[in-house]
Amino acid sequence: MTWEPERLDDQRHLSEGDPGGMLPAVAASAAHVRTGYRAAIEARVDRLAAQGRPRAIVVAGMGASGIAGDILAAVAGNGAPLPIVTVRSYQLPGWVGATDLVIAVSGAGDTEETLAVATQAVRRGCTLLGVGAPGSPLEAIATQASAVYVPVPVTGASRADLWLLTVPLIVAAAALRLVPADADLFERVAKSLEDMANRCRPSSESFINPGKALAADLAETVPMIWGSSPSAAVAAYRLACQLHTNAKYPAMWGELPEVGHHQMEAFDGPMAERDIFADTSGRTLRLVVLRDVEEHPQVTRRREASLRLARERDVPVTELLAEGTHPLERMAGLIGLGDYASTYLALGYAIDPTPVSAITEVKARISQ
Ligand SMILES: O=P(O)(O)OC[C@H]1O[C@](O)(CO)[C@@H](O)[C@@H]1O
Repeated sequence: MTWEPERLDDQRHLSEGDPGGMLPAVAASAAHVRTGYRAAIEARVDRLAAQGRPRAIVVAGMGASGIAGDILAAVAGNGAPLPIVTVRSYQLPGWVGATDLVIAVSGAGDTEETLAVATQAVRRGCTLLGVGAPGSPLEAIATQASAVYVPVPVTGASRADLWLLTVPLIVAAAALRLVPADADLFERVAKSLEDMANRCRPSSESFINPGKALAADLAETVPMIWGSSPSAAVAAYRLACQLHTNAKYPAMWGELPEVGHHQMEAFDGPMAERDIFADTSGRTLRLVVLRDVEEHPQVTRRREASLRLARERDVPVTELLAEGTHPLERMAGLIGLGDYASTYLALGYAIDPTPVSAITEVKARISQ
C-alpha cells in the first residue's frame, strides 16, 4: 500500500476505488441531519418529557453509535443539570435505575453490547429510548417494553449514518429542556455540513480541497489528534475512529488540557525523531489540533505553548479552527472535514474505505 496523492485528483479512481460509496455517504450528512430530525419528531420523542426529567441519561452504543452519546453530552455542556454518560460495553453501571433514561443507539439494531444494555435497562425499569434501523432486534426490545423507538432509514455502516443516529438524541434532550435545539439549529448544522461537502467534493482539486489537504497532511504519519474543548475532543475522537475504519490507519487522540499531561512527551521520543515511513518529512508523528472558539483561557495558553514546543521539535503541525456559533455546528464542521479526510486518505492508499474485514472477522470468530 503506497501513498499516491495524485490518486485524489483522479475522478475515475475516486469512484472506482470507492465501490461502497463512502464519499457519497459523507456527502449525504446534511440530508441525514434533516431526516434524523423528522424521524425524531414523527416518533414523538417529546413523549419522554411526560415523565419529567430523568436523574441521569445513559447512552449505550458502540463505535459510531457511541459517538452519538458523546455529541449529546458535548452539546448539553458542562452546565447540564444531570449527568450524561456513554456506555460502550455489555453492562449498565450498577447505579442506573428506574429514574434514569437509557438511550440505546444501534444503526443495525443488532449489536450485542447495545442489546445487552437495552435489556438490562428494561429489567431495571429505566425509561428506554431506542434509535436504529426499523424492524431490528433493538426495535423489538423497545416495542416489547412500550418504549419510544426512533426508526431511522439507515443506509449502511453506522459511521456513514452518524447524523441519522445522533440528531434524535438531541431532539429528545431538547424535549427534556436540556439543550436549546430547534428546527432552525438543525438547519444551520445541515447547512454547515452542506458547505463542507461542497468544499470537499471529489471534483475539487487537492490544492483548494480541505478534505484532500488534511488527508495529505495525515498520510505517512502517525497522527496525534487533540481537541481544545469537549466539543472539539468529540471531533478528535471521531476523526481517530474514522481513520481506523475508513483508512485502516492508526491514530492517537485526546483532549486538552489532559493530553498535555502525558501524550505530548512523545514529541521527545523516537517517533518524533525518525520517520518510520521513510518519506521525506523526516518525522513520524504529526500533531493535529482541532481548535474550538470556546476554550478555557488556560487551555488556550497550554495549546499555544504546546504548539510552539512541537514546532521547536520539528514535529509537523496541522491546526484547524471550528466554525459556527453553536457547539453542534462547530462539531459538525470538524466531523464533516474529518470524514472526508479519512475517506480521501483511504483512497490515496488505494484502500476501499467501506469494508471493515478485521472487525468482521473477529465478530465471526466470537459468534461461533
Ligand atoms: O450502530 P451499530 O450497528 O450498533 O454498530 C456499532 C458499530 O459496530 C460496527 O458495526 C463494527 O462492529 C461499526 O461499524 C459501528 O460503528
